[in-house]
Amino acid sequence: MIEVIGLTKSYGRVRAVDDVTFSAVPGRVTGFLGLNGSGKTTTLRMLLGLTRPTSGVALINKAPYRELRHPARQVGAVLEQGISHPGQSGRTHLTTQALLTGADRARIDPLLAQVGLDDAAEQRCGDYSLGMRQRLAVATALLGDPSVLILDEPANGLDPEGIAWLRELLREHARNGGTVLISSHLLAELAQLIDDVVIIADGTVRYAAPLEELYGSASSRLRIRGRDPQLLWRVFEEAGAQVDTDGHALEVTGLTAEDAGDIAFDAQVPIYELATDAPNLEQIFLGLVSAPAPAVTEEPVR
Ligand SMILES: Nc1ncnc2c1ncn2[C@@H]1O[C@H](COP(=O)(O)OP(=O)(O)OP(=O)(O)O)[C@@H](O)[C@H]1O
Repeated sequence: MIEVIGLTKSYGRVRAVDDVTFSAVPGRVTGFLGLNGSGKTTTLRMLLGLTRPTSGVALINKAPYRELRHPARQVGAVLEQGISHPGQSGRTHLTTQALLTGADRARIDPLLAQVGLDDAAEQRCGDYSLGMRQRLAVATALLGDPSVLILDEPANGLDPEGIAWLRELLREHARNGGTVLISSHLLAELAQLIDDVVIIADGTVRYAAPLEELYGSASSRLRIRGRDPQLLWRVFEEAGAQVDTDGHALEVTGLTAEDAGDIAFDAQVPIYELATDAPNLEQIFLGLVSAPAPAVTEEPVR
């Protein structure tokens, strides 16, 4: 279980994270979405005790990271690449980490197989591809068999096969009752993977809910072709819709398909095509992060 409550971090006049509150619960994969510089890494670093909050609390299994008795057994993290020494083999890296964190060394071989590095276990990490380094980082995070997994942009550097593998691994972790928090700057990249979504922009949370509610919240767009496009454009606008065109068809938002059909019928314009576009995830995401923050903080930045 991850709980972030009123978490704030200021760097001089920059409020990197501003009163952020959300939770990630066991049995579900939570996506932490935001554009570059929105405050994701700073939030995750505060969760992991690497950055001290200006105010607020970040709890893992009900305690701040620094108060966890066996941190590696409670939380595993993939924060950045290059954590391994380039001259070490993958196996040596995991052995060193097991010694440092008190993890069971018997887990190393099964873990190497689980992340698909068994054949590369004796290779120098310096010769690993970006995707292989990500796999080693995931294995390192899993060493202590933690219930909570925190991954900062783990899909970077993974090819489609690697992303499918990561999806299955994280879903399995959640199915077994684990908590997963995974960050990305691409919603589409996480769409097949996450149950809940937290969207952050300029350091503040803009949206936190199950992913399916995000789909439901998007007003879908209609694509309409009819005999008299100019007249249709006018009657749709008069009904309060926003109308645009791609050169072939009208693109109408703010009306249901039923309303649009009725309006065209009343205007006596035959319709040749009426289709509902599925909401585009990336458009929904960009719409949310580019909207102004819901509440403006007037107090001076400390
Ligand atoms: N140590 C620091 N000193 C000063 N400013 C910082 C520091 N760390 C982060 N920031 C600023 O805080 C803001 C949030 O940065 P952060 O790295 O948390 O964003 P992010 O969402 O993880 O972005 P990215 O996807 O690019 O990693 C940015 O404006 C960044 O410049």
